[in-house]
Amino acid sequence: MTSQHPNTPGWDQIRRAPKVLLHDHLDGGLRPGTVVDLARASGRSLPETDPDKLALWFREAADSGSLERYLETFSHTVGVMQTREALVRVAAECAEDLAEDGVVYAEVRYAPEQHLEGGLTLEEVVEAVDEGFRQGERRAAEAGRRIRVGALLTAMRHAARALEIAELANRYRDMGVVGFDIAGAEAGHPPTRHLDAFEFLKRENNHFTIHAGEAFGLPSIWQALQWCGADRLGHGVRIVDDIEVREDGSVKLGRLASYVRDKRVPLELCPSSNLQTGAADSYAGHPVGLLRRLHFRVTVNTDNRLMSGTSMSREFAHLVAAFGYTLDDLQWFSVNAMKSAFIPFDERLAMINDVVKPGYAALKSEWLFQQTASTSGSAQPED
Ligand SMILES: O=c1[nH]cnc2c1ncn2[C@H]1C[C@H](O)[C@@H](CO)O1
Ligand SMILES: [Zn+2]
Repeated sequence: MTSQHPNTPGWDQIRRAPKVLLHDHLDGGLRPGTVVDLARASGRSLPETDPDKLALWFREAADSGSLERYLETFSHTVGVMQTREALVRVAAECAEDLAEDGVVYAEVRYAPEQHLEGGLTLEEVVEAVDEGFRQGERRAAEAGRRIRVGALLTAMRHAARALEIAELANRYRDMGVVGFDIAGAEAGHPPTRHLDAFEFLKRENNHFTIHAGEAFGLPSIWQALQWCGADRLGHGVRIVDDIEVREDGSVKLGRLASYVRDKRVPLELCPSSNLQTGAADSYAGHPVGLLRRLHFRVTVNTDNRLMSGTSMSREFAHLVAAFGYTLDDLQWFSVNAMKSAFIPFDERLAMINDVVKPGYAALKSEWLFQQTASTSGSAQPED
């Protein structure tokens, strides 16, 4: 812990704080025990069959320093998500796990084209995942936790199905799908390869984000924004390459970084994932600190909870430890994320005013009450 601020939230407060998640992969967030169960049922082999050992295997295998090697681990999760039952289960558990972690709104993405090996159609995949999310929301509500989960349909950037997936996202727009994305290895696969998909979505007044500025730098961000018209940047962390921090502490933004900040382009930052793929080398050195200080539209995300052994609370706890963030900072990230969500404006506003702000206000007044009731100060976050 580097923070000395008296209002540093503890682990329990971070867990209870209402959190908003815009960048989380369905096939990157399975429970290790579920991977084991589903692999057994479908006769697939895994590197480990004990759930704890498998969880560790994913974390270590994804810890390679290269996005390409990180992505290889997904063959084991995508491999067990090839039936309707498996997709419903994984999606339901995803919604439950996020709710249990205090996430109140999430946009969870997956690539329908990767779930056809068992004979499902693209539509059946989308409908199964949607049913799972709704089941998970209901089970969370029964346990007293409120969450809303929307889907983002991802097209794989090395493949050639982006237009088809964009059309699918548009067809299921009022049925649980809130937008579109492209993912996969970034170097050598520029987003402009999929211009037809983005142009289609723009003509339909639909929303999309693009994985850009993670393994590859400014040209990828520039293309995603200025050629493709992305509403948000998946990661976008390399925008710091266009920011000069001088020795006296003053800062100069290049044209692209200025554009991103001026236009309030949301950055879906994923600190732990960046450490694993080599896009950053420590939490304290992660560009989130600078970008938050410069008032970019920063959001904090998990990317792949299984591969990173993480959760929204854990990402927040790392940032609290590294930068001394307070509940006000965590509220700022959460409101930023809610503002940047792909659901309609009035629904975003209602979430901010009825759920996010009151949740933080309650935590802050609790903290004030504790300060007057005791002199012991606040707890430190776990991990
Ligand atoms: O961080 C990422 N960058 C690029 N692609 C990613 C990342 N995390 C997951 N993916 C890929 C692997 C998944 O199979 C796919 C759809 O969720 O998206
Ligand atoms: Zn991602």
